[in-house]
Amino acid sequence: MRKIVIAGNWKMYKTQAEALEFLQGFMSSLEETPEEREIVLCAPFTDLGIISKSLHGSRVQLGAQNVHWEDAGAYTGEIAAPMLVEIGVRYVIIGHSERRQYFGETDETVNKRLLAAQSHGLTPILCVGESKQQRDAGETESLIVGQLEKDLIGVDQHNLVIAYEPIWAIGTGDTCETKEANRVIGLIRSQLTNPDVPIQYGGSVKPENIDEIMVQSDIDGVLVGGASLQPASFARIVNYK
Ligand SMILES: O=C(CO)COP(=O)(O)O
Repeated sequence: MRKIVIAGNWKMYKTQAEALEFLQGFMSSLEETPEEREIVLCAPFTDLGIISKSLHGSRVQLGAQNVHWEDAGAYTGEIAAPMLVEIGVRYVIIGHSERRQYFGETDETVNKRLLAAQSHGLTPILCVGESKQQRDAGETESLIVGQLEKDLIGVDQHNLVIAYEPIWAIGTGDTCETKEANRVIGLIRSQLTNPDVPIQYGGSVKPENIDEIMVQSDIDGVLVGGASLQPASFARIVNYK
């Protein structure tokens, strides 16, 4: 049985006060959530300490949104894996398309971050996915196979989550058709040496489409942006039917 992982990616939203307010509204909604679903909140770095204290002893896992590949050093503005581990972080998003598009992330740096995260016991959530242009040019498959090939060099597939996030579906309300998402995720699985790696779908996941997404045979969870910011909508998503 593959693990189900439902993760919220808060991106650059929520001060500490807003994060605590979210938790107040969200935690009670988990009473109904089946135990086998792993719930992860990937918060901005500045929120992680306070959320970690607040989540202590709860079933919700804490995630970060990036990590540097060195354990320490002269890298102004970066955060190292031991710093995350110390405050109770368990997951880390790596290679999100927003990092690749706006911050010069490459497959080579993604690979270095994956290896560093794993060497400290963090579980990476590796994001892959094509742009609208690449999809229209029929390059979806080759792009994704290429990303996986380069990103996963030397990576332990027994401590890994992958998220398929088509860039054109992120924050646009334009969800990838669920059967198509399932097809691409099947393709991703066919490239792996461990078929049990949980593979999520991400891109305009909402309370309105979560049930339809989660019935797909190859989709093992979701990575949720906008709809993870409100307790009620994220609660509906983690409690999908
Ligand atoms: O980028 C995403 C999650 O990492 C998806 O964002 P949205 O759910 O806002 O489309």
